[in-house]
Amino acid sequence: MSTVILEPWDHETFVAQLRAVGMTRYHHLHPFHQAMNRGALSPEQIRAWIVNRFYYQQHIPMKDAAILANCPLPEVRRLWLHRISDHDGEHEDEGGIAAWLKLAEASGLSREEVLSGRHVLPGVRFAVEAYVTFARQQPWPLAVASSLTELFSPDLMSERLAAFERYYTWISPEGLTYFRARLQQAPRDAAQALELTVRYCTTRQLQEGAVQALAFKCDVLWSMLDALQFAYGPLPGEPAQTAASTSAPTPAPQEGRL
Ligand SMILES: O=C(O)c1cc(C(=O)O)c2c(n1)C(=O)C(=O)c1cc(C(=O)O)[nH]c1-2
Repeated sequence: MSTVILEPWDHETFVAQLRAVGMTRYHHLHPFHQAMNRGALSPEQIRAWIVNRFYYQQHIPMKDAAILANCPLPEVRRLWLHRISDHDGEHEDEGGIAAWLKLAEASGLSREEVLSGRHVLPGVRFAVEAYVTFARQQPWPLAVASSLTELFSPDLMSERLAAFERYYTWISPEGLTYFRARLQQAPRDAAQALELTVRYCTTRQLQEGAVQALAFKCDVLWSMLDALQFAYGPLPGEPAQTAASTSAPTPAPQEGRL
């Protein structure tokens, strides 16, 4: 039996394959985000999203440190390194994680309850940890490719910013600093990650691996919203479950729920 070695895709085809994943699987298509952006979420649902997303934010620098740890190339590490201080800041109370905490406080959550992690849903915990594990265990160019969801985040982020300013005015504008900063950082990070993915995924196997890595990351983000929707739904416009539609008894509220 002979193994067929496929030719690598040319640059254009490879980038088109990556972009196609985002068009169909990125979390801007999730009903929870769509309800958020049309102003339909309650304060409780917004707070649940913020406190659960904080768990993701906390783990991003750990994911980036795993990429650095696995990468033997100083020129790549030099490019990637700033991602850690973007989130952790150079000093206390600076950087993305501190900004996300300010968003949480502006939404009425206490710093203590956010940092305690007690509202983090099991599905969110598993999804986020899967992302860190992926970066630890996969070849670093594939872990870099998995960050390419950020190619698609600026559009969602500007839509979200407009939605928060228009519909969720009970959150003070200073709370939105995180989103404004990401509008600058995400396009730069995505361009850098795309450049590295194209440069180092040179075989067809690595290219296909990069497309799968990006699909996996879309699943991470999607699963987080599934968990939120299940715990805090129904969303407006979604049929509420009635006693007649389910034979299961109403579950007791989960411990840690907001
Ligand atoms: O709010 C969002 O929709 C969103 C999405 C993503 C993303 O697409 O991965 C990131 C972020 N935000 C974000 O704030 C962030 O810092 C970030 C880092 C990464 C990454 O994979 O390295 N993605 C994202």
